[in-house]
Amino acid sequence: MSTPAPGTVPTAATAPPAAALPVADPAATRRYAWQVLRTHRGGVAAAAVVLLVGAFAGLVPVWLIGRMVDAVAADAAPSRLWWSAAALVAALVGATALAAVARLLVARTFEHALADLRERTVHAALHVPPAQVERAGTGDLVARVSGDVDVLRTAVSQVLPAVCGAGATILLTVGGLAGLDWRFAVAVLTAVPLQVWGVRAFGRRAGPVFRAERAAAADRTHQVLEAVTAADTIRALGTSDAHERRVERASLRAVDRTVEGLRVQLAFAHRLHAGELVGLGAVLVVGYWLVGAGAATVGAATTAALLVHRLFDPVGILLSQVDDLQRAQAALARVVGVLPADGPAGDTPDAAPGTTDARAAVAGTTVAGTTVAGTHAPTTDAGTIDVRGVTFAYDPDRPVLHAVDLHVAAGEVVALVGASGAGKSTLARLVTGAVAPTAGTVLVDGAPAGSPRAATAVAAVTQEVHVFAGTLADDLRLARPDADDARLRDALTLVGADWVDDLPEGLRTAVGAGGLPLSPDRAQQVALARLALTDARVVVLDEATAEAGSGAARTLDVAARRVLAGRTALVVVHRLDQAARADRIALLDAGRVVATGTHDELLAGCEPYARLWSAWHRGRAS
Ligand SMILES: Nc1ncnc2c1ncn2[C@@H]1O[C@H](COP(=O)(O)OP(=O)(O)OP(=O)(O)O)[C@@H](O)[C@H]1O
Repeated sequence: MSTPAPGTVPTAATAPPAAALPVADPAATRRYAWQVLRTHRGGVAAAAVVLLVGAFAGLVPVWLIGRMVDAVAADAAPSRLWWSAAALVAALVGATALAAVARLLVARTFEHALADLRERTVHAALHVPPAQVERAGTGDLVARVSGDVDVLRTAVSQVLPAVCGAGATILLTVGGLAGLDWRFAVAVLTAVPLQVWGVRAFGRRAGPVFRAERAAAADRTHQVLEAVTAADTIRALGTSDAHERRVERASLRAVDRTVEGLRVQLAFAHRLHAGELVGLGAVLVVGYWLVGAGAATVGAATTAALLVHRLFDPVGILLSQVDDLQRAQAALARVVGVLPADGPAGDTPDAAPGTTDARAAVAGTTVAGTTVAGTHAPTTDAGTIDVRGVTFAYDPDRPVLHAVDLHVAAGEVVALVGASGAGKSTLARLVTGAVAPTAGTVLVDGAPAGSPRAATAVAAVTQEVHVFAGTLADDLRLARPDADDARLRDALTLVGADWVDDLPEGLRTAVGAGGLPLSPDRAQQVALARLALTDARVVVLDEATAEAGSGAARTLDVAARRVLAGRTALVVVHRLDQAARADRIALLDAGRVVATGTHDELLAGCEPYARLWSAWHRGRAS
C-alpha cells in the first residue's frame, strides 16, 4: 500500500485555495492506529481467535464434499454419506455462527475506538487556533469532524470485519490446499503475481487520488458553507453569480476527483479477475494431471477446485476493500492531523492540535517572521493589552495593518475609531487571538494573544453574535457553568434584559436554532450577559451597529458600560458618541494608528478626528 509523503497533500492542483489544516504523516497515522490496537488489545485478541476458528470451520464442509465424492466413486455404504452430510450441515451452521460472532467482536471493539476518536476530534476541533481555521476555511474542519469520521465509521463497521474474516479464510484455505497436495497450493499461487501487480498499481495511485478526493470534497463543503452562511452579505453585495460559480467550480473539481477514483477502482477490479482466471485454470489442470497419474483422488481434486473457487470471494473482498482501507487511511491521517499529539488514550485537553507549530504560530511571539515561544509575563502586565509593531495581512501582498503600536493600561477603556476598512476589527481580532500577527507582538495580560493564558484573560463580543441552541440558561452557563439561576438573572439585569420575564418559560425558554428566535439587540444583550458572567480581565467589544440614538443603542451602550466597569477594554466604535465616553481614543487610518488621546484632546488637536466627529454629527442630523 502506498503511503503519502509528508507535505505532499493537498497538491496545488487539487487543494482548496486556503492553507489546509495539518494532515498527519504516515508514521504518525500508523502510530495512532497501533496505539488504538494496543488500547483495545483484549477485544482484538478475542476477535482474532474467533475469526480463525470460524475460518477453519468454514473449510470443513469443502473437505467433507471431497470425501463424499470419493465415497460415491468407491460405492461406499449410504450410512457413510449420511454421516458426512450431517457433519457438513453442522460445520456450515458452526462456521456461519462463528463468522457472525467474529464480525460482532471486531465491530464492537473498533466502535469503541471510533467513539473515542470522534470525541477527541470534536474536542480538538474546538481547540484548533481560530487563526488556523480562518486560513484553512471552516469547511476543512467540518469535513474532518463529519465526513472523515464517517469514512472511518464505515471502515470500522463494515470493511474491517470483512477484511479480517477474508484474511483468515485465505490463510487457512491455502493451508488446506497444501494439505491436500502441495502442487495444488503451487498452482493457486500462480494467481498471486497478477494480484500483487494489481494491488501495487492500485496502491501507488489510490493514496494520492483518494486524498485529493477528500480534499476536493472539503473544499466543496467550505464553498457551500460560506455561500449559505454569508447568503445575506452575498445578496447585499450582488455577488451571487460569482459565488455560484465558485461553488460550481468546487463541485466540478470534486466530481473530477471522484471519477478519477472510480477509474482507479475499475482498473484494479480487471486485474483481480485476471488473477482469478489464471489461478482456477491452473488448479483444474493440476487436478486433472494428478488424478490421471493416480497421485490424487477425484474427491481431493474436487475439494481443491471448490477451495480455489471459495478463495475468490475472500480474495475479492480483501483486495476490493483495499481502496476502502486507503480511503480510511487518508481520512485517519486528516483526523489525526488535528488531534492533540498524545495518542488515543491520553487526555490533554489543552494540548496543541496537529503540529505544535500550528499553535506555536498563534501562541508564540512573531518577530520578523520567526516564531518563538511565548514567555511568562511579569505580573505588572496583568490586565493590559500591548500591541507592538504589529503588521497584519489577510492576503500576503496587501497588509491591512502597518507597524501598529498601542498600549492599553489595566482598567482603561480605549475606543478604536476610524473610517470603514481602516482595520479596527482586524486589530480587535488580533487581540482576541482569532488571527496572528504577520510581524510584531500582541500581548494580552502579558501573554501572547491566542496562548492559553491570554485566552483565559480575554473575552469578546463580536459582530456575529451567536445564540446557542438550548435554554437561555444553558446559553448563559456556557460562560460560567457553575452559575445558579440568581446569578444568571443578575447578569441579565445588569445588561437590561428585563424581557426575560416575558419569555414563556423565563430562563428555561429554548432559544437559538429550533427555539425562540431572539432579535439582534436581544442576542447582543445575551452576549454581553455572558461576558458579565466571565472573570475576563480584558474585554474586546466589536458589536454590530445599532442605530445611534435609538432605544436599542442606548440600552446596549448602558449594558456595555456596566459590563466593562473594572475591566480593561478595547472597543471598536461604530457610533462616535461611544468613543467620547471612552478613557482614550485610538484613531486608525488605512491600517495605522495616527493619533491617540481623549475625545477632547483629539477634538482640539487632531484634524482628522475633528473631521470624523463633525461628519458623524452631520450624518446623524440628516
Ligand atoms: N477575513 C478577511 N479576509 C480578507 N480581507 C479582510 C478580512 N476581513 C477584513 N478584511 C479587509 O481588511 C481591511 C480592514 O478591515 P476591518 O474589518 O478590520 O476594518 P474596519 O475598520 O473594522 O471596518 P468596518 O468599520 O467597516 O468594520 C479591509 O480592507 C477589509 O476588506
